[in-house]
Amino acid sequence: MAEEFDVIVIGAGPAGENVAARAVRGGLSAAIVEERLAGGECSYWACIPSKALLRPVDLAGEVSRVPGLSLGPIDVDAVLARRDEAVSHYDDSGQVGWIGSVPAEFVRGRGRLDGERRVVVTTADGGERTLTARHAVVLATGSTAAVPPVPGMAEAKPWTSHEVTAAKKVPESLIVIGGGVVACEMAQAMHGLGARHTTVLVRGGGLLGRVEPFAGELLAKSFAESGIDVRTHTDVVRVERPEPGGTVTVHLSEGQPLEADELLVATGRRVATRGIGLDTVGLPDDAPVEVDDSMRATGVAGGWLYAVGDVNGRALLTHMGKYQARICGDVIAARAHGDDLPAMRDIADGFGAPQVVFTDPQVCAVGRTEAEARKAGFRVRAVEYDLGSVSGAYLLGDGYRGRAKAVVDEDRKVLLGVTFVGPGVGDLLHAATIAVTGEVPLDRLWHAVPSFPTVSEIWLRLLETYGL
Ligand SMILES: Cc1cc2nc3c(=O)[nH]c(=O)nc-3n(C[C@H](O)[C@H](O)[C@H](O)COP(=O)(O)OP(=O)(O)OC[C@H]3O[C@@H](n4cnc5c(N)ncnc54)[C@H](O)[C@@H]3O)c2cc1C
Ligand SMILES: NC(=O)c1ccc[n+]([C@@H]2O[C@H](COP(=O)([O-])OP(=O)(O)OC[C@H]3O[C@@H](n4cnc5c(N)ncnc54)[C@H](O)[C@@H]3O)[C@@H](O)[C@H]2O)c1
Repeated sequence: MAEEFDVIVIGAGPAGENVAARAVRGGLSAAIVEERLAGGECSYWACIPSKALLRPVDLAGEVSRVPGLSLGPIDVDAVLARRDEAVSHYDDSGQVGWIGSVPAEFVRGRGRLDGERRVVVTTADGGERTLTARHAVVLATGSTAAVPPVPGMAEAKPWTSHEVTAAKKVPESLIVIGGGVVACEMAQAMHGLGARHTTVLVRGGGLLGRVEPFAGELLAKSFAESGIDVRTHTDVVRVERPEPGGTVTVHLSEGQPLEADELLVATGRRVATRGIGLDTVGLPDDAPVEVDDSMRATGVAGGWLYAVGDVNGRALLTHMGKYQARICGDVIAARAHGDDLPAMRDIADGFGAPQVVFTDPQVCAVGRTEAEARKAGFRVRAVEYDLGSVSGAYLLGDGYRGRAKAVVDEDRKVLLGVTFVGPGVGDLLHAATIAVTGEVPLDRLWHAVPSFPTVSEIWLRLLETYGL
């Protein structure tokens, strides 16, 4: 017999958990279906372990810039042990307990849609449970690493984000394919923890292709100085690994093949929608679920299906998935009570999601790049400033290197985008997010006085450079 809930969520990552919590807060009952660990990719194989691995490397960089301090070798076993603590030793009982306290029903198993408002869950013992939703089903199944169809690649069983974040030991030599966020963060983490020969193979012209070009350039400079070999305009044509777990050989379109102990593929994500029954409700299988700004799936009649987080392809970031989830849960609850809550819609994704890349230097940005703003038709003026010459940054360490850029809408005199690159700049970003999302006029922003001597004086310098 079918079990009935107001809302059924498939996927207990950060997005799914937050939808359920908000829907319950709005007076509804909810069930969350999860096939692996409650907490999702983010908690066990993405954000949390990657940042735990990066922290000592980051700190070592900080220490190296302050005369009078010195650091001995990093105790890698202790770092890996702390990472294991951070991921709760891959035990989700804490998260399951939290779900129970919401209160929501936790259902362990693989969920799939089975027509309108029906979810069939296959449990570990091969049994099935059928759940029906009075109001809504929410897809929050996230994404998985995409591995390109290069000959020999799949057979070589390379690391993806899953394996590198869960690494039990650091390889002596590592080849990384990709120049995006995962590639940069994990190349630096592994190199800093002992992968002496780390090579990053980038198909395009530089690192971090989606942000202002100077960000990738500064990061590449830092990589080069620390001994990470970045090769741009490099295509991988074939991979060989005759012995499972043995030396891997990567053949390139030009030049000599490369060998390493391990290969990390970090070439983007694919949404996790294959086989989750989208075809039973008239949607294409294995594709992002398109949604409107209330997170309701646009291609399904009756308005009962929603999708939040990576699975809708809007912004593959935990904080954006959680934001979408808060909107979604609140709107579902409101609609169940006959309201539409028009003020509760996703506007943040439209401005350009904030993101911090936790490398050394950190790269963080919100809103549009100058190129994106021009392409969108804004009348733009951009200003840049050398972060290293701000007193607060200079005091943080010798040779502090960084740069900031603000993109201004000349018609409305508001910020369209802000980028900071430099050690420890991640915490500057939220001020920029407020300025961009709040569309704070520059002549008002001028009165937001940054404290001396903090790195946030960069705001004053940018505004002065603009002409205020
Ligand atoms: C290495 C790495 C580092 C990252 N670092 C950051 C960071 O620092 N900051 C940041 O904001 N973002 C980061 N991200 C991105 C972030 O991890 C994702 O945006 C986030 O996890 C998306 O959350 P989600 O809830 O949509 O999906 P997920 O976290 O992927 O969770 C989806 C859940 O659904 C479950 N599921 C899937 N299909 C089914 C099914 N059919 N039935 C039942 N359950 C199912 C999965 O098992 C999983 O638990 C990182 C990503 C990677 C790969
Ligand atoms: N700190 C953070 O916020 C953080 C950290 C890690 C990941 N993430 C998120 O997770 C998502 C996935 O990250 P990612 O780095 O895997 O993806 P990405 O899209 O950021 O980068 C993918 C990279 O792989 C390259 N690429 C794609 N196909 C290729 C191919 N066939 N051969 C060679 N290169 C190829 C791309 O040119 C790009 O450089 C991102 O959207 C990111 O925002 C966020």
